Amino acid sequence: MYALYVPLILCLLLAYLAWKYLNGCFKYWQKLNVQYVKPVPFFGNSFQIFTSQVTIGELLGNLYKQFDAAFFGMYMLHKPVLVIRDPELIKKVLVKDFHHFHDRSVLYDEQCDAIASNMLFFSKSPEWKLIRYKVTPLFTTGKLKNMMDLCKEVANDMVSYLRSYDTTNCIDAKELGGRYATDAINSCTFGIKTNSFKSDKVSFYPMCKEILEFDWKTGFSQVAYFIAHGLVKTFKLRFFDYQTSNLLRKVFWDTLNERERTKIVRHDLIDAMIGFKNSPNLTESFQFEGDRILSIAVQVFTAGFETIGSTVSFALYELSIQRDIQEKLRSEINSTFLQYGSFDYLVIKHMRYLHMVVQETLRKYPILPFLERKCAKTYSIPEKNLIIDAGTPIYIPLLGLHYDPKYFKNPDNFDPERFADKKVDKTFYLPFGDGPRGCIGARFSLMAVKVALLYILREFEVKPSPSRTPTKIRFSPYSVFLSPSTGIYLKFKANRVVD
Ligand code: HEM
Repeated sequence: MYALYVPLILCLLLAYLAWKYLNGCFKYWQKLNVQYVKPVPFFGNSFQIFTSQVTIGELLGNLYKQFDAAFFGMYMLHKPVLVIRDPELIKKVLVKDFHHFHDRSVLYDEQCDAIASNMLFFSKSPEWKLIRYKVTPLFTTGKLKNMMDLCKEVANDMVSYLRSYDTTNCIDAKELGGRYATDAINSCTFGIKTNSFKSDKVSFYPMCKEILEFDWKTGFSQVAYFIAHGLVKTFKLRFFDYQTSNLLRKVFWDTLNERERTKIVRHDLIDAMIGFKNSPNLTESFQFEGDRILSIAVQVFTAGFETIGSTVSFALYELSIQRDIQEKLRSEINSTFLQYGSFDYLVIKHMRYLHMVVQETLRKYPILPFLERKCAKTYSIPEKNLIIDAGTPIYIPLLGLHYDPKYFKNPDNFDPERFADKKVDKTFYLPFGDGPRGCIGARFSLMAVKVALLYILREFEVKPSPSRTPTKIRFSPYSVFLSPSTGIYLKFKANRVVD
């Protein structure tokens, strides 16, 4: 009898201690007198994320609606996290008091994944500053003008592909956008033609799709890099799996070695990588070599693949449903073409309605739906009676802000007119983030998305299919990006082209 009771009592005691310990972890916000979301044992407020019910971005967006205060607390597992809602406070964190918030809280750990850790997005100061300084010149206005010609070539391939398609069938706009993004990013930044609209046998796209599509396993690891650092370190989780890392290594080193061998200079990302390779160390402790160089290329490639492709597909989806908006945009495209005879960089820049459509697409679908920073040194906000401890992760819920009726009336409606005459307030409209750590590819992405849309809409009318187009887009729970969970099937009917 005694032998039976002892293990039982020990188990109960352990469970009680674990419960006591975990509840103790959840006292942080209460002690600071900050409103917070009621946590559950072990998971804090991240149960829905770990059970793949919602993405981090959606969870933060839902919680945003439950509060009215400038900020609130929550727990990712047992880690206290501060979520900020107030536009003025957001401005302080991202821009004005950047020196307190220069790093993201996402994990940097070369032992677990050297490629991911050294990507600009993950990198920490002081290396971040040096890498950013070197990568920024790749996206100057002069370079963007040349890149636009390359995007136009890819858009031409895309339109030929659509022309050759049986228009009674539907096409997956997500797939179309993915192919366009693959070719545009590879051509503009690495100088390689990846022919995604030609036969899949000669194209790079199926490989990219396979390696960058998220399943529960990669999704779990990637989410853990944001909110469960302990799990990543304990189980040595990789952000990119071995197969992906090896493939990326092969493609980029082959391209770089070939460029060094031929001595061709294109002033693109590959040239910048060669520069890194041959330049002295960035800092005494940080040598730029091996995977650290590769990370720069991988960052640009992975950032561009998902974001540009999805934005094109979300825009086509909304335009297919809102036919009057599609017509208005087509009429701007046709009249601009009649006036200028072609679409060059400055012409596109002045296409007001096209810009409004893309802005509205990124409001409804901010591809990276949350921003995050880490408080580097204790930060005091006396007027809000708050002291943020060093090390606290700070989250900014873009889905909450972009769907707040206080800032955007009838937020579920797709309405480009809301961007008609006023300058956009960047304190609550933040699809590319803001401040020194804002998106480095913003201008390039806007240009690439616009080129794709205008080439498609000039030649094709885009319609939903009653049986195949989703009535509401759902997002993959395995991705930190807003990525459609199913295909977005649309019909592309040839138009009469104005010439
Ligand atoms: C529609 C397309 C895109 C969207 C919506 C987007 C959005 C974002 C957002 C929200 C951030 C975080 C900003 C912050 O924390 O303040 C970011 C960071 C970043 N993006 Fe993009 N992005 C897009 C395309 C691209 C492209 C094409 C590239 C590469 C050429 C790129 C490269 C980066 C990099 C390197 C960072 C990290 C910057 C740093 O930490 O210094 N993005 N992006």
